[in-house]
Amino acid sequence: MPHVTTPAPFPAARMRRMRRTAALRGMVAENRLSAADLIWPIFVTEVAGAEGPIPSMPGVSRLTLDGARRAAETAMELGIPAICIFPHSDPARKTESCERAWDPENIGNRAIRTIKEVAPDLAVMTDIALDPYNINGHDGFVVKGEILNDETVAALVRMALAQVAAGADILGPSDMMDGRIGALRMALEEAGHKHVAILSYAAKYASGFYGPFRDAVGASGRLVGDKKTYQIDPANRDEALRCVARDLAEGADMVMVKPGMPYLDICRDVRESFGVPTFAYQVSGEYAMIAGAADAGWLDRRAVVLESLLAFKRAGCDGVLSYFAPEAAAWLREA
Ligand SMILES: NCC(=O)CCC(=O)O
Repeated sequence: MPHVTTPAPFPAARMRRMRRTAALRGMVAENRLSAADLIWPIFVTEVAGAEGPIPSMPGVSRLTLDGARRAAETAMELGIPAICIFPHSDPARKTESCERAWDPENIGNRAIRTIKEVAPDLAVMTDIALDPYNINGHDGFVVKGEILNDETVAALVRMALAQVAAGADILGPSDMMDGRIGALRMALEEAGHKHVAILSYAAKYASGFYGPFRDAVGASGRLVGDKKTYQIDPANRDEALRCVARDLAEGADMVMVKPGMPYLDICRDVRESFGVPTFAYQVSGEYAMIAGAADAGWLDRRAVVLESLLAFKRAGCDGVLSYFAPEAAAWLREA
């Protein structure tokens, strides 16, 4: 609980005194947002002609490798410390056995190498889940309608080692299989990759807010069923904290709450229960709500974007993955 002192009675206390000017407000601001708080998720495609705007995420585009290179340069210029790569892979090459997930030449791994060439100091984060390469759109192997846990974990380890070989700094397991953090950590140690960080998608909910992301990576029409057998039920709070505790015990360096805005209570809980580096993911549906309302003239884009990102800091997060990252960083530089 924050320490709150009871104010003196009126008129000794007038809360408005310290709100009177920008200078006074700045002096008592409890939280600040900076470019250093942001992680920028980007979509990189290997499909000729698939680059360009994503209709359900107005303002966000799928990038070619060249576009990824330019994004890395932009991130460096703006002081954004990390980029997170999401692959849009060739639909004709998706399979049940997902073997492209650990192919050193898959589009995700090529993007890591491309970014590291131009921006070696930029932290590159990856996504670990089979969905970009899985014909049925699931994060794990599907056999007779069931998502296999342990077999998937073994495949995720192979996927991760290929990402590390390509130059990844931070691994982002988003798959929600049980036991994956421990398996990844052991495999990294055994392979001599002692310094690779894991930012676990520990509290990842089965959310409707991921819709536009699935359009962006070309998974919308493919997903058979839903992800409720492995992602957390939005009704649950204690379960999310158990997942965070478990992932930390297995070797995660940082943890994530996802989605972000509807789950700020969980961000606060994680911060207060564990005091570890805590991130939130302001997901595609959150982006779409704000961008769509701003495009319609119903919200002031700049005000609402910056307010929404600051709210994550107030909730206790160390940082935020947000598609608004470059735009917000540019505004913060002007401010
Ligand atoms: N594993 C990555 C996601 O599921 C992203 C969700 C989103 O932005 O909607």
